Parts: sequence; structure tokens; C-alpha cells
Amino acid sequence: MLHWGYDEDNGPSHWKEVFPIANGDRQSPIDIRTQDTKYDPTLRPLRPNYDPTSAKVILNNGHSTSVEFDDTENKSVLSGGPLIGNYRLRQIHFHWGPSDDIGSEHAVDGTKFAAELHVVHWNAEKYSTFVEAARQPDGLAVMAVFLKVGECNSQLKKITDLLDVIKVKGKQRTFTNFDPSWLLPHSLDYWTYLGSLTVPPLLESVIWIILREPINICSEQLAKFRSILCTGDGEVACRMLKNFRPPQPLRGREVRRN
Ligand SMILES: NS(=O)(=O)c1nnc(N(Cc2cn(-c3ccccc3)nn2)Cc2cn([C@@H]3O[C@H](CO)[C@@H](O)[C@H](O)[C@H]3O)nn2)s1
Ligand SMILES: [Zn+2]
Repeated sequence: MLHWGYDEDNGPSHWKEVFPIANGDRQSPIDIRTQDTKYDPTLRPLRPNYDPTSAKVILNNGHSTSVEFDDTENKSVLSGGPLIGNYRLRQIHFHWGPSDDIGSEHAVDGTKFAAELHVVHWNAEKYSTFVEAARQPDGLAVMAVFLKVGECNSQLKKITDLLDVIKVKGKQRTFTNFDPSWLLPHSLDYWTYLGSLTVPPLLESVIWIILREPINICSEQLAKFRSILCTGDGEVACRMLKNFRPPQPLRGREVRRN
């Protein structure tokens, strides 16, 4: 298989050929059956505490567009919720689809949203690097926010307005004074379950925290995501029309809610 992607010949159905953990028993994303979620009174409120100056660059890594943060110290952390201690903010990125009716990775009672924001953190209290944490069952915490088609999102505009500058794979641009909290909905109520990265190497190291309230995005902003390229300079251009992995088997896992 050539490099992994989301096309017919290198997409999610092929990933197991190179990453056998794709058939593991704590893979992500999942379809959240709300009737089967279990209220857990021990779950605490989520406490995001981000410093906007820790935002560094906006990047096209060929699979998504991300904002990378300075994670050399505990400047921006997530605590509370199901987490023990502080998880350090590493990056945010998005998943979307070829049309406004699909694009999210997680689903709720079989319903998908237009897109999904992931806020990626790592357990810097227990592990010394992100990559080491990515290999541990409690190494990563990813907060997911659903994006619902509606009014344009003024905070998201700060990102979508720059996408034409980082159109090709590998391009990045200075991007600071940005706080991911500005993208969060009013309610921080959530579902949580144990899962994996949804991109190769699909490591089973993620504590997933899915916010129950979506934020809005308009069609024009979604179209801008679809205009960036999964190819670099000099390659035959391929537009990043979709970058979501479909829901994976629950394998008996419990989904809790606060
Ligand atoms: N939807 S999600 O599960 O929340 C995520 N989607 N993208 C994410 N990134 C952060 C990240 C880095 N790594 C990682 C893991 C092990 C070794 C090195 C890096 N995992 N997540 C963006 C991202 C992913 N990667 C992966 O880096 C690997 C090593 O360079 C490379 O072999 C893979 O092809 C590439 O996917 N780099 N940056 S988390
Ligand atoms: Zn993601």
C-alpha cells in the first residue's frame, strides 16, 4: 500500500494491512448509542485552561489542517472530566467530508455531523514526550466537538481564512494568539470512553471526551476545508475532500456521561 490516506486504494479499509491494530478492541471513532451511555456521578467538570500565546503555527500535514501549540511546558492544559492530573495541549485539527451531511468521525445514534474538531492533549505528568505518551493506555486525551451546518463561525474564520495560504501539503504559517476555548460550545457536558487515534498509527492510547453540544460552521467555511490539498508542490494535485475514519466496533466498551 502506498502512503495511507482516504482514497479507495489507501483509505481506512486498507489501513489494517500496515497497522494491524486497526482491528483492535479499543479503536476509534465509534457511533455513540445514547440509550446505552451510563451516567457516572464520579465524573468531574471539564477544566480547559489554555494560554493563547502557546499557539505557534497553522499547518497542512497532508491529512488535515492543524494548529500546533508549544507543549514544552504546562502553559495550556486540560484537567477534570475523567482525567487524572493535567494533560498538556499539543494541537487541534479537523475532520470533514465531501458534502455537508457527512464529515464527522464519531456519530450519535447513527447521525453524523458536517465536521469534527479534535483538541489533542498528552499526559506530560507521567511521560516525557508526546510520542512516548502516544504508546500508553492513558497517554493521550482528545476532546472532540461536533460542527453542525448553520451560521458562519467567527472564531473558525481565523483558521478558514488562512487555508489558501497553506494550500499544499507541508505548508505552515505562523499562527498565534489563539485559544481553542474560543471554539467550545456553551455547555461542556460530555460523553467519555477509551479508544485510539483515528489516524495511523491508530495507537490505543486515547481517553476520548466528546462534547454533547455542537458548534456551528457554515457551508462556505466547509468548502474552504475541502479546497486544501493532500499533495505537495510538484505532485499531481489532490483535494482533501474527506479525512474521516468510519465508526469502529465498540467491542463491549462502556460510554459514560457526566
Ligand atoms: N484524529 S486523532 O486521533 O485525534 C489525531 N489525528 N492526528 C493527530 N496528530 C498528532 C499525532 C502524532 N502522532 C504520532 C504517533 C506516533 C508517532 C509519531 C506521531 N499521533 N498523533 C497529527 C499527526 C499524526 N501523525 C502521525 O505521525 C506518524 C509519525 O510521524 C506518521 O507515521 C503517521 O503517518 C502520522 O499520522 N503525525 N502528526 S492525532
Ligand atoms: Zn482527529
